[in-house]
Amino acid sequence: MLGLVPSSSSSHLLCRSLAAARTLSVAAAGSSSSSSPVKMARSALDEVTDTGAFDRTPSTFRSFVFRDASARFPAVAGRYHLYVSYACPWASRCLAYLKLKGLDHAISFSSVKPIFERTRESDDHLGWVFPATADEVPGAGPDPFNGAKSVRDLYEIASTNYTGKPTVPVLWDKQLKTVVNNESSEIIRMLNAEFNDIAENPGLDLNPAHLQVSIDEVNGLVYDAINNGVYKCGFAKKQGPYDEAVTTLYEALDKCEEILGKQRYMCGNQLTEADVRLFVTLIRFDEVYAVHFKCNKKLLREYPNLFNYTKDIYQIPGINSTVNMEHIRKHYYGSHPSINPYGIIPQGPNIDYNAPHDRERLFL
Ligand SMILES: N[C@@H](CCC(=O)N[C@@H](CS)C(=O)NCC(=O)O)C(=O)O
Repeated sequence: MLGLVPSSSSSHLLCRSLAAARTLSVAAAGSSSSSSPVKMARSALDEVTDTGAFDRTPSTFRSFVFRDASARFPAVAGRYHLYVSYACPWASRCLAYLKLKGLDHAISFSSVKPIFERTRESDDHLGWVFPATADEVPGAGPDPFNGAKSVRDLYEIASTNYTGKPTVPVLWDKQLKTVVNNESSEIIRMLNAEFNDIAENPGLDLNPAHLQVSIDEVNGLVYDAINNGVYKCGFAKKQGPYDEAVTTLYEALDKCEEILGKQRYMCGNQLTEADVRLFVTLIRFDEVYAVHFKCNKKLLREYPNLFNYTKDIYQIPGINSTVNMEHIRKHYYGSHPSINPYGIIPQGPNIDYNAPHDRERLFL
């Protein structure tokens, strides 16, 4: 699951051939011949195995943007657009990178509407759609480049007969009119390393070589047990897989709580990729996952270190603009009718993440 993009320019050739090989293999897997009907995954809720456990499908478009001007996708200002949903933790980590690296002037972005809607009149697929006008839903904007009605339309522009799940984030190439990459763990590594010639904060390295092993180790724990773990709790259709996911989730949260009792961030006293990846799940935890995904064994605000850490990261300049709690709450409670049939949004707890935290006092 982890991206494998080394940040040094000497490894670009290796990276590029890996990326090309992956693009070819997934493009082949994603294209269907007209004689073989392919079932389209309608949403994450359809990705549940016969055992009742949630099993996330890997992302499809895996090309890379490189600093090198001769690359197929060169890191040029104004060429790319990031389609996100403010509700989505995977998209939000990309948005956090745009802000932290000072790339939001060079890479445009827009958010879809928070609640899934029908994407076609001809079938019953439910997914991300764009508002018709800029003032229909605060925070969401119409597709500025392709006139797409839905994210599904974008995937079909990029690849006719696309049969996978039309997910956000999407890193879109305006020039070639295609999806460069739809895997957030890879997009953030590109944003960290490849756009430094046009970034306002090129010196910020969230994936420094000396912390690489530690970052990958933390990501390994956090991705499976926490980021994806909350979905495994929420989408489980049987008690056994739910119980297993909850146990794994809380073991990992306890471990993070312990680590954060000794240091300010997950890999030491500097902010890294591992923190951004953990933060996007923590900020949604008490507002949504505790209720909607049944992660209520212990609340985030009952973990002193994790709770203060979440406030600490939220208060880093730029980060609060990536957290739209209105979209987050509307999306989850409103888009999964099999979990919340009436779409009722609970009123609480409305936590103030701007409240003071104790992280500076303890660790600087
Ligand atoms: N592996 C992808 C996962 C992206 C993903 O699953 N996004 C969700 C939103 S949080 C989505 O777009 N789901 C569409 C659906 O369920 O139909 C990444 O990290 O970029």
